Amino acid sequence: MSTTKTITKSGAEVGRLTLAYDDAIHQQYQYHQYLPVYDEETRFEAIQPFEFKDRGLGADKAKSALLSNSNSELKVSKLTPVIGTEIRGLQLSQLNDTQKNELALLIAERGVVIFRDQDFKDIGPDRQMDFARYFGPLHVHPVGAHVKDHLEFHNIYLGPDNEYRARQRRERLTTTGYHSDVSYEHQPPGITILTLLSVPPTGGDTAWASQTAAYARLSKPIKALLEGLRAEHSGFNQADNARRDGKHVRREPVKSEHPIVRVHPATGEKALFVNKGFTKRIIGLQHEESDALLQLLFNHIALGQDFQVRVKWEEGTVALWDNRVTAHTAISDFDHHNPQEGLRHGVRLTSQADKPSGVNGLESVW
Ligand SMILES: O=C(O)CCC(=O)C(=O)O
Ligand SMILES: [Fe+2]
Repeated sequence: MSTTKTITKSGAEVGRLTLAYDDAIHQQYQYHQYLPVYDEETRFEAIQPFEFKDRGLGADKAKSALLSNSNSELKVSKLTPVIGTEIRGLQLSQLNDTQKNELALLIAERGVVIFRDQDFKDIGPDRQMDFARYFGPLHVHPVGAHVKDHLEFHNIYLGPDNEYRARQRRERLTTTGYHSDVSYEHQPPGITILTLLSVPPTGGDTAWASQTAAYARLSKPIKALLEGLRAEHSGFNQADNARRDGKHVRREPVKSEHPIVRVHPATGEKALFVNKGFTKRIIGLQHEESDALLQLLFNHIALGQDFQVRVKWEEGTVALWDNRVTAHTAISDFDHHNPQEGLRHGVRLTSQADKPSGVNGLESVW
């Protein structure tokens, strides 16, 4: 059973979306206040430049406030040597500013930090937004579904209404698609916070790759070449695809040319800043050179299981990652058209960060 929703713009029908479950089931769903809403009219102007100071800058490297010895409940484990830390026994909702600063540094160092058994979803949208806004101005997704009255929540809803997933499954060999969130923005995101409210019994994991490790593995001559180059990241395809699916595009799409090797403002570490989702070409190279080099890097990122982590969601899991040093992919391995396989639903808050800086003063341009 499903509900078809008509998308209208200025009174005219511009598309239709089929929701995964009918209204009766929506009403019964525990988190129905977070279900996806597609605004039909809201228009946003271009994002203006803003000052950004990374919260991890100058934070205690030992994380003595966040990972305090006096918390007997605390369990911290590295999920792999290279990327990913899991924390139990600590509520994000209770952190003070010193702890949040240390958390920002920990996320930058470990790429992704997984908090288990959180009450985050229960503190309500406004307090979640206050928490996320501490790390940087909140991003409003140009095309995604959101939470009613809260455009800053990007809705993750792998149901039949999410047409692009269905298309991927029909038209591609795999749904794996490593990306860094909206990297086309002039000041792309730092920390993303993803909370899954409903998790299928099996499947629907998420994987992250360390772009810091991916960079470090390259040979010296390739590193030297890449450090002098910028690549174009574009939001145009995403906007075109959304229009094709009858979704509303809230803001004119943008492009940016970002350094391929990005230096993290808090750790000083270098990371590859290209991703298959949004990076289109390397500036200054011939087409074939750019295509070959990008393909090499995309394959490198996707194939490096020894610098990736795959995380299984549990009820109450919240993942926080730094888009400047990682790429990630949803793993859409369950049949989201089939309600028997479960509902996967979550909400994402995304904080914007610095204008990317490269090596030897190379900066982003647009
Ligand atoms: O659904 C997921 O596992 C990840 C989706 C995603 O790419 C995101 O939230 O940024
Ligand atoms: Fe993402």
